[in-house]
Amino acid sequence: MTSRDPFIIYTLTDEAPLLATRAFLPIVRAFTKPAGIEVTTSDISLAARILAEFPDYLTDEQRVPDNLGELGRLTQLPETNIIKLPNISASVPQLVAAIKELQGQGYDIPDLPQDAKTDEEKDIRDRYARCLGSSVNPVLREGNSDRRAPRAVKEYARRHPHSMGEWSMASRTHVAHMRHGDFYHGEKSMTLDRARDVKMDLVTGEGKLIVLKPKVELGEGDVIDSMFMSKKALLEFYEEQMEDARKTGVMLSLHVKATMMKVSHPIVFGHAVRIFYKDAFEKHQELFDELGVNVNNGLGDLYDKIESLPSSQRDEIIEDLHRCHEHRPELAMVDSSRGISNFHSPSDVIVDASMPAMIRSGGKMYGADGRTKDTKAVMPESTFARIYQEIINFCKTNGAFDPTTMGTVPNVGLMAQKAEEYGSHDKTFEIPEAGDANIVDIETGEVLLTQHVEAGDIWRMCTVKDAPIRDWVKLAVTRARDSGMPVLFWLDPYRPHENELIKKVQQCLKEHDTEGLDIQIMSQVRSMRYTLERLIRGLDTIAATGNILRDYLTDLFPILELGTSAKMLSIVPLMAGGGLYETGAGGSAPKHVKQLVEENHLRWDSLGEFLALAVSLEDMGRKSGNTRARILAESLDAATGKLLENNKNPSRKTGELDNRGSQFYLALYWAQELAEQSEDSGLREHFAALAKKLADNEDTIVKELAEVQGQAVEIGGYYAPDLDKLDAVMRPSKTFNEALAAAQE
Ligand SMILES: NC(=O)C1=CN([C@@H]2O[C@H](COP(=O)(O)OP(=O)(O)OC[C@H]3O[C@@H](n4cnc5c(N)ncnc54)[C@H](OP(=O)(O)O)[C@@H]3O)[C@@H](O)[C@H]2O)C=CC1
Ligand SMILES: O=C(O)CCC(=O)C(=O)O
Ligand SMILES: [Mg+2]
Repeated sequence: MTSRDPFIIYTLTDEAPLLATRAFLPIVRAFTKPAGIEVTTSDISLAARILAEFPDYLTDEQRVPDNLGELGRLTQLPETNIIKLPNISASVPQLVAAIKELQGQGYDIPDLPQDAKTDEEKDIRDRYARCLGSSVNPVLREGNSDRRAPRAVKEYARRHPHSMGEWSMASRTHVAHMRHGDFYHGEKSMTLDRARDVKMDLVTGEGKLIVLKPKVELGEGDVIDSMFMSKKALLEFYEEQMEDARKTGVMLSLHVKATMMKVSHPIVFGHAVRIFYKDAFEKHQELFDELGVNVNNGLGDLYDKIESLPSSQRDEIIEDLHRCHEHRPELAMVDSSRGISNFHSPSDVIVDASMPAMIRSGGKMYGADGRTKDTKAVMPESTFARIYQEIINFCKTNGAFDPTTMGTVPNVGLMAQKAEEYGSHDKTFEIPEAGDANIVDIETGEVLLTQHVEAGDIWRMCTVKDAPIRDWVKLAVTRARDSGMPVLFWLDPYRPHENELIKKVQQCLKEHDTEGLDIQIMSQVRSMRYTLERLIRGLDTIAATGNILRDYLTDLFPILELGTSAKMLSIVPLMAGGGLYETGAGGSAPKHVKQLVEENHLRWDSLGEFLALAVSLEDMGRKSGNTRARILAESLDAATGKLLENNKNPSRKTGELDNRGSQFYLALYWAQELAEQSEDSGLREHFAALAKKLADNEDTIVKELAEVQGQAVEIGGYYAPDLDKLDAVMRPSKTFNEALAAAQE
């Protein structure tokens, strides 16, 4: 590998990011080729990951390699440079839809087994489980997270503020979380004195031993946690909150992260649906069991399964479901025009994006009548829910934040090597029988942590290794030094896990030069308050957080500051020395694909991708000594600044400049910057020609890009689109395409 030219691996993912990348890659290559930098691609879309699991079901031509596995291996090499676009973290309904689409395209892959019984079915189920939920990021994120709004982006937001809803002191919006019986309350944690192999087992009330996880290898200094969510406490909590919302006449919404917390949160979600529709479930339980209804996959699953029933029976069930609404509160809607509620699919409302969107719009969500309303935001797990109540209180008192004056909150997040909840999926269990849940040293038989659990409780073990914690503290110190901003570690001494982290952070800080730096540790609620007090005064504060708060805060603050987390710079300095450059912090925006297919307008903003590419090139320049990579990085940064200054971002409205037009302007400005630099005459001459061609043809190209809009287009699939069709749609300007092709000759 060392003998070849430096190269960047560009991921191909799903939905809007994939569409945008198909247009952007030819631009990237036109710029990197003259600098001797190769750009390769790696398809890690949900469809490709599914196909990679089933080579034995496919023909030779249909087989695809295990790209994700290969990328995972590459993260361990110091020269690795990956650009990672957001990908679908699939819920079961999304997985089923992707399987169906692939089968329709002639791939003979099996259905997802409903209730796997035979060995073959279990094997199929396990293969699909590897494609489910957040299964890409934990593999690639072999480093901690550094997310921030670059200065140019922040200045743009100050000059062109996005809309913010009004907050009233009379707002009834609030967060409801459990006060006992959740993961937070019974948590136990310890730091390992030495390397140990442990197992997770359950000793039932009758003395039966059930081994749930035969082996977890742990190293010296690793932190482990044991925690459980009581089913009984959860059901009581839901009942209470639903009743409270009904009595007090406030709308109810549920916020979980069933995609990232792919084992525990679908269960938590399913209980909410069953409690809300309790009467209907009691009446039809037997039939639902027969049909294999599983509302952990949303109410949509129930509607799908009853489809096959005779219409009279189906109508009776639907009527019974509707009747439940009479003594339940109004539900927040995902799509009020189509009657799709918060309970329809567990991947529709994802807490990291849904809570900030609600806070940005003055604490309101949509009701069934299409009007926005205050809401009781139910977020069962209290561990992190309290930070949202704190910001809601702050907004009620101080009004909405003002993007033109507010400061910024960058994040340094602990996530490397499957830190904390990221690595808990294979260590999370729905308890079959009451008993003691133990984490046991395999060699000595010593019970390290133990908890009493009941049937239906969700028990999980999280781990975080010592090396990532050290790397995280180092990153926080480096960022404090580079930015001059204070750093706040959001750690709660009352939470056993975080108390263990506090000890480590304090120890690690002693190993760094922190002279003149402002570094503090505060509980999450206090951290939020402290940060907000500064934010409103235009002051900046770095949040150093664990994995879940990394996820939550890197949507929350960017959405308030910039309108979207898509405009964030998101870097993962890999612990082995390489770099993973992500784009923004937000998702893959399914709505954007719909608009493209219906109206041929893509409102997705690729700004995060432009920013990621610049740091990827900068890093390559630094590590490989390739001056041209550095020049490309600097000119790309300048071009991105100009793009913002000239307001050439995609518009939401069909007919106006969209993603493709914005990319054209980036190419024009980038070529102009290169044509103006004096460091490398070869690059200057090369790009002067492209800059001239693009500038001379600006009107024609913009016209060609606008002309195609307004009509439906066909891309041959949602999860596995036809790439030729996609390229044709995403690259409609003949003049632009020719100019890029000529630049590579
Ligand atoms: N790193 C990763 O791989 C991540 C993947 N995901 C996955 O993405 C999917 C959806 O997630 P979620 O974030 O909740 O929802 P969305 O992707 O729908 O994002 C929420 C809203 O943010 C706005 N937005 C996000 N990105 C952009 C962009 N680049 N340009 C313009 N606007 C943008 C859009 O607002 P508007 O509609 O107003 O235009 C969008 O509707 C899920 O499958 C989830 O698993 C989520 C987070 C990270
Ligand atoms: O891994 C995922 O599912 C989503 C991650 C995410 O939302 C983020 O990193 O911000
Ligand atoms: Mg997120």
